[in-house]
Amino acid sequence: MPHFCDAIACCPCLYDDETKSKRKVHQRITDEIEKAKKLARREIKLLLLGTEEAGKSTVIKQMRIIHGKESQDGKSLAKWVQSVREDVSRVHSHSPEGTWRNWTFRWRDRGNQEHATRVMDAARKHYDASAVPEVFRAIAALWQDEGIRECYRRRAEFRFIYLSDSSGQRSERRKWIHCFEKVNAMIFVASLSDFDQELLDKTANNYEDRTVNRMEESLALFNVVIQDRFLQNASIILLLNKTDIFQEKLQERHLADYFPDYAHFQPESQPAPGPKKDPQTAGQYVLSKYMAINDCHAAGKFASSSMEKDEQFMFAHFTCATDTKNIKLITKAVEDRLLQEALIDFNLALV
Ligand SMILES: Nc1nc2c(ncn2[C@@H]2O[C@H](COP(=O)(O)OP(=O)(O)OP(=O)(O)O)[C@@H](O)[C@H]2O)c(=O)[nH]1
Ligand SMILES: [Mg+2]
Repeated sequence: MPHFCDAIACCPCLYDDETKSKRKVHQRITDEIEKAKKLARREIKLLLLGTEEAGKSTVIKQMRIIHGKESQDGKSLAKWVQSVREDVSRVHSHSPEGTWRNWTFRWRDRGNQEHATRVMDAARKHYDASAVPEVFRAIAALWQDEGIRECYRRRAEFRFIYLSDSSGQRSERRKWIHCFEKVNAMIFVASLSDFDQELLDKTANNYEDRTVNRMEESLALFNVVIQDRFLQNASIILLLNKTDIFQEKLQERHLADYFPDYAHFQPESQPAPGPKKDPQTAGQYVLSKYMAINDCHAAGKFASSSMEKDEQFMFAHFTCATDTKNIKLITKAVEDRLLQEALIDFNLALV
């Protein structure tokens, strides 16, 4: 039973004309905002791009978990465990062989040779679920071997481990990029940990002898897609991913050995240029490389659009895609930003 005053307040027939008209306007604005929000939500099209193994699928998986699309019941977890196991088997099946071809590898425990053979055999055969526990025991034993650990630490030296078809993909990019008409935003995933890795450049003459740095490869892809006419009005969301591996690698490797101009990179707050073992400054340096590409093409975009010069085209986040909490925060920031931009398009910016 409503209170007497509430009943009066809710009864429009008791309002004077001015109040009625104000309420009408208010209601119309509220309806418009709701409509615009629904429309914006329904129509936002995202394109996810990045070079091979940058973390695109992992970002999507996390988003599915965050939005409850990925059930975490026993059956689904078993599926994930299985997928992780297959991944680990795949990675380990490369390591010992690579080591033998390129480097004098020494087992700390010679008994582990048998375990290595077991893993390699399993990798060559069709996947056999019943063999998985045994293969996993072998992998666990191998991982205890200091020789394998050293091999892992020096993994960037084994060029062929990273041999992939992605540079073949590169020559085809101009064909497939046009499939993405009218996207509102592009999420570009770039792996920070690529700075010390190479892949064979299959587009080069005598490609057997030519390698390309994987971070350069990612910058080159970014440079191509950002100029695509279908993405001219899209917001660019840059995810600088694998912060955890980046941090770990920088303890042993100097970014300037791979990107010499890092030696001169000195943000305002930094007492000296190009510091070693400093993921913050190194991360800022990588970000600056992407920003430079974006800024270079943004000038053209400003000239051909009605946008103001101070409007930002790109926003960037440092991410660890395997960390659900981190991706949850980033997803929220991205969603807020995209909604805000959609509302600006409707002249309904939130203040
Ligand atoms: N440690 C760590 N591993 C990551 C991170 N992001 C992705 N990975 C791992 O990197 C590998 C490649 O990630 P994916 O998500 O499959 O990469 P992708 O971009 O979808 O790769 P393709 O589909 O081959 O182009 C997987 O083993 C992921 O678990 C991260 O932030 N930290
Ligand atoms: Mg993928």
